[in-house]
Amino acid sequence: MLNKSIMDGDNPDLTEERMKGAFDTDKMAAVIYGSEKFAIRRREITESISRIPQLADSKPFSFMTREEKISESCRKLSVLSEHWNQLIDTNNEEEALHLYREVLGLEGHAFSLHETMFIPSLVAQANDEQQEKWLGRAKRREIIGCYAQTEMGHGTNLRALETTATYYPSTQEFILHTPTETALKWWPGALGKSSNYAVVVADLVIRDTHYGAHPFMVQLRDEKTHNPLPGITVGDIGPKMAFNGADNGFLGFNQYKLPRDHMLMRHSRVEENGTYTKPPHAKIGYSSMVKVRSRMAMDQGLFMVSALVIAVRYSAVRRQGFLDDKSREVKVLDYQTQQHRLFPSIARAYAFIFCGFETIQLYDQLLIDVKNGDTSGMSDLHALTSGLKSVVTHQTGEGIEQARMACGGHGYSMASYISEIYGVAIGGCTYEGENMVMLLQLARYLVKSVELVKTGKSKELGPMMNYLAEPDTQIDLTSGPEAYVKVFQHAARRQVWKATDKFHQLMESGQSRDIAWNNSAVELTRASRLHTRLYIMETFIRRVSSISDVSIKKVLIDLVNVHVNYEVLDIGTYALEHVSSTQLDSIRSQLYSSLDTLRPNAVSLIDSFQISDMQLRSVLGRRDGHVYTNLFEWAKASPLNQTHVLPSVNQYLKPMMDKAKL
Ligand SMILES: CCCCC/C=C\C/C=C\C/C=C\C=C\C(=O)SCCNC(=O)CCNC(=O)[C@H](O)C(C)(C)COP(=O)(O)OP(=O)(O)OC[C@H]1O[C@@H](n2cnc3c(N)ncnc32)[C@H](O)[C@@H]1OP(=O)(O)O
Ligand SMILES: Cc1cc2nc3c(=O)[nH]c(=O)nc-3n(C[C@H](O)[C@H](O)[C@H](O)COP(=O)(O)OP(=O)(O)OC[C@H]3O[C@@H](n4cnc5c(N)ncnc54)[C@H](O)[C@@H]3O)c2cc1C
Repeated sequence: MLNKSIMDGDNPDLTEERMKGAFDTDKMAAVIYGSEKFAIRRREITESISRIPQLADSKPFSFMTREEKISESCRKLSVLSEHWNQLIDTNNEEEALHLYREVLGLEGHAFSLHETMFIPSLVAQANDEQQEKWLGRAKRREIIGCYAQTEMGHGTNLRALETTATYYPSTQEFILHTPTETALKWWPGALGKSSNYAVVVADLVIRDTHYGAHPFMVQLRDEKTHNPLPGITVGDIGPKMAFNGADNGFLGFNQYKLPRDHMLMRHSRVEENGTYTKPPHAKIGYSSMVKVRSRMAMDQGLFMVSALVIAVRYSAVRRQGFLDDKSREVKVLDYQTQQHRLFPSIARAYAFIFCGFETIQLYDQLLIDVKNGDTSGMSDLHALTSGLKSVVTHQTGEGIEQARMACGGHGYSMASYISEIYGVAIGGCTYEGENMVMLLQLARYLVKSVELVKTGKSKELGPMMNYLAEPDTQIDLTSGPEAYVKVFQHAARRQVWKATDKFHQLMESGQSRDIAWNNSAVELTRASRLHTRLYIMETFIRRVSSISDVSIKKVLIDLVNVHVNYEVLDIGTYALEHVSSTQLDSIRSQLYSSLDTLRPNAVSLIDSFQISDMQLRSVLGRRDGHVYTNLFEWAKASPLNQTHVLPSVNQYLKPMMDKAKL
């Protein structure tokens, strides 16, 4: 059986799709998840979870209040604590993240930031003695931590953080203090009610000198009572657009004392007498953010996939309207418009995940290099992940919203669960650096690269930048996906140079560097987007070329074809400098035929991600395709339907109608 999802009793329309798939979905899962070993582990973990009934949702998540969601995830975490070691290798981050996704879904929970930022901050920023003291406790979950950096008044501009950590050599203590209301920490995930520790980022002050943002390990709550410690004000910031299973919080300090060795001192140090040693790279303290950004292509790809699993499966069971055969309505997946809505996003999701694997590995390597004293790769990875997080979050938001619309009316119902996926995923445009700001960080790097070329120092260009020094060449669009890479290179190169020239000209005309930068900013962000999309396309093609299995490679080449045609058309205004409108017409025709080619494999392509029904929480996206019966069952479970007459009817509507009758 090529598609392993086929089961007796499934909706025959979905079974028919799965029979059509031309490749083995387990083999594809191994490609998606980087190795056969991990793909198998994922399935084993999912299978083991399904044998623990207490890990199932106690009622549909969409009907829970915020308090119920938080309580439900804490209940499950306590069940999990009895099973950690038998379910996963606790040292394997990917296994842990898979377990969290399966059991807890995406709405957040008490450990939301513990694995993703708290532990990574200790790994990257704490010295050996500090790791000895806290890392084991954190990994054993004796303590729960979060990452408290953003303040009510400042998230982007870290240099303006107001929370101070002032060192006093006389007591060998720091005093943490929140001088104003805007200095309250605001937003950190799991801070409000769950965490009893936090890595707090504060402005280090020694003898009236401000050394800027540094990380500190801070105990917030008593380990026995969980009450906030004296000098600490902490709480929940209230409901959000989504992600309401998480208690994003606020935090204030009133002259809170902290021992000297609670500053994380792997890279910068404060001696007992107050002597400060600066880090080997000024931005090394920002590494926890780079760590998360390096994961975001993968995580956002998986958010988009969840929405696509729902939309593609539903589109294969939803029948509406007619094509040739007037005796039976067609699956809406057969409409070209539906395919055009969904398939380019499937391609992007695959591309994002392949990029994600690459950037996660780059971060892991950088961590080793930095530990060995080599910080030279930091700028490259910062630039790459800044652009990537911005592009993937934006395109993921677009893809999920299209998936919702592709489900028609039922997509708007929480039964589809797509609005929740959208709400969580779209947060990625903001967290870990607001997208425009991060595009401008990449733009700094691009401008510097052009300056290298202009001054004859092309040999010093960083990875992926050589194309900026190359001349435009004739493009033969019949020569395969590489020709489309060339189109992107031309368009990105032109835009990067154009934006840089504008910036330079404005400075030459007398504008200050900052004003000239601001007046070039829109062009600069465009340059960053094109450069990043080029990287995504190249990575996708490179990964697919490396695959040896013939049937897997064939369908992935079909997917690459959808991707390159769609992407070039999507940047048509930039591409027009290098591609004629007649050529664009021919790309359009190729896109339509590549949608057609992909159609029989659509369901298998999304099944290959092997996302369980438990994780998906979607009536429309059920693996068995039995949508309608379950939609009715789901609606019947609504709290409003637990009584025939609501109290509000008796209290307001009935008296109003009765009065009107008089
Ligand atoms: C975790 C996800 C898993 C699943 C997801 C599920 C649900 C998600 C739910 C919740 C989200 C979870 C967590 C969220 C956490 C957070 O949001 S934590 C807070 C994040 N905050 C930010 O990202 C702040 C953004 N701001 C900054 O990073 C900096 O302020 C900024 C880089 C914008 C500017 O810094 P500044 O110190 O002012 O530097 P300059 O602009 O002057 O630049 C000076 C040079 O330094 C280079 N540089 C900057 N950063 C770095 C770096 N990290 N590494 C290397 N180099 C860096 C910069 O490029 C400049 O170089 P040049 O001078 O041009 O050479
Ligand atoms: C779901 C979620 C979870 C979060 N989790 C955490 C967490 O765990 N820990 C934590 O510390 N923080 C967390 N945050 C906070 C988050 O990191 C910040 O909100 C984010 O970095 C953006 O900063 P800001 O809110 O100050 O936006 P602002 O900077 O105020 O952005 C407002 C507007 O100003 C623009 N802007 C700002 N500066 C510039 C500039 N220099 N150039 C051009 N335009 C600019 C932006 O582009 C944007 O359009 C979380 C946020 C969310 C939404």
